[in-house]
Amino acid sequence: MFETGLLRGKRILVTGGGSGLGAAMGRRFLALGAELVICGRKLDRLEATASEMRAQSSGKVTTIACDVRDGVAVDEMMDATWREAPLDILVNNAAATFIAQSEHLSFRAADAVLAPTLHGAMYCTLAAGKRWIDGRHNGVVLSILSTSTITGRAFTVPSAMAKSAVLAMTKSLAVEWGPKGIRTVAIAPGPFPTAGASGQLRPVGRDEGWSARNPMGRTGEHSELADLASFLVSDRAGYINGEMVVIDGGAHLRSSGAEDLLRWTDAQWAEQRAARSKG
Ligand SMILES: CCCCCCC/C=C/C(=O)SCCNC(=O)CCNC(=O)[C@H](O)C(C)(C)COP(=O)(O)OP(=O)(O)OC[C@H]1O[C@@H](n2cnc3c(N)ncnc32)[C@H](O)[C@@H]1OP(=O)(O)O
Ligand SMILES: NC(=O)C1=CN([C@@H]2O[C@H](COP(=O)(O)OP(=O)(O)OC[C@H]3O[C@@H](n4cnc5c(N)ncnc54)[C@H](OP(=O)(O)O)[C@@H]3O)[C@@H](O)[C@H]2O)C=CC1
Repeated sequence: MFETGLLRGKRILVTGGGSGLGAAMGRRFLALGAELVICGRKLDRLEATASEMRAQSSGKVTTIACDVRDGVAVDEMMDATWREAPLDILVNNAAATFIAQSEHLSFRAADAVLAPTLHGAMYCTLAAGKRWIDGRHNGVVLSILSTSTITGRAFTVPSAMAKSAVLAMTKSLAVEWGPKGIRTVAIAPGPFPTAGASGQLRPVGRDEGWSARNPMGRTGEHSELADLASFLVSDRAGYINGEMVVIDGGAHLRSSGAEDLLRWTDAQWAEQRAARSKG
């Protein structure tokens, strides 16, 4: 789809790049000539993903274990990265969510989602941004959000709040940091099957599949999201700033994606609480 070398010379950090959509974007960035850094909490998974990537591409892949909820760890990751060379692009992809009735959420449960999804994205953005500004280096921040930023979403309220806050960051920094050579952009994916999303959001018992409710009759292909991300972080999108692009087959125009859960019984919710996934 794109010219070979679209991302040649670009050094890109993808948070949560060891799995799911983060890994899909990473593979595409490498294929387009970028150098890749992926981070996450589980180093073994990062290493396994990096090995697969290295087998498929001659591009350089570095792994860093980092919990983005920890600002000190984020600063250390950025220092380690910058020691080699400045990043050009940050992709805020790491996040957490689960379905739950909000009245059953403990404060710790709310924080379990807000901390990686909101604070993690903010820490990474601030840490990269200050280094770009200090070094007079241009940069791009791409944040992976959700259509809940448009519709809201019942039963995943902390995630909807966190993603909306990161959209506010994207728009605000577009104005504040645009003059300093930093673009901030976002993608709102609809349903893209991944182990993480399936584990947290689609337990057995939801009555309709994501495909059935989608105007296109299907879920998204990882390559479709990776293509959009590649364009948005590339210099070809150099005049796109502060925008969020939706990629969901039109699903949010029909439903927020949570309405089937309004019909769940107390017994189904109790079962869901008991069977929660550890992601
Ligand atoms: C429908 C149309 C489109 C869909 C769009 C969807 C938009 C967003 C999608 C995604 O983000 S998909 C990616 C999902 N991937 C992940 O979540 C991976 C990362 N996940 C994790 O890190 C963990 O699974 C977690 C979510 C942080 C939970 O980890 P863990 O269980 O280890 O947390 P604890 O520290 O043990 O617990 C903290 C606190 O949270 C409560 N809790 C955890 N899970 C649930 C749950 N499923 N339901 C209710 N409460 C939960 C847990 O009980 C703890 O609270 P306390 O009991 O101590 O009060
Ligand atoms: N799949 C979908 O349908 C949709 C996904 N999205 C968004 O897309 C992005 C990717 O989701 P998806 O690929 O499905 O999910 P995954 O669960 O596969 O990916 C989440 C990644 O984030 C990492 N992560 C989680 N917590 C932390 C943390 N505290 N510090 C560092 N890394 C962390 C995980 O690695 P580790 O466990 O090793 O830390 C994992 O690699 C997320 O932002 C999600 O909200 C949005 C809408 C729909």
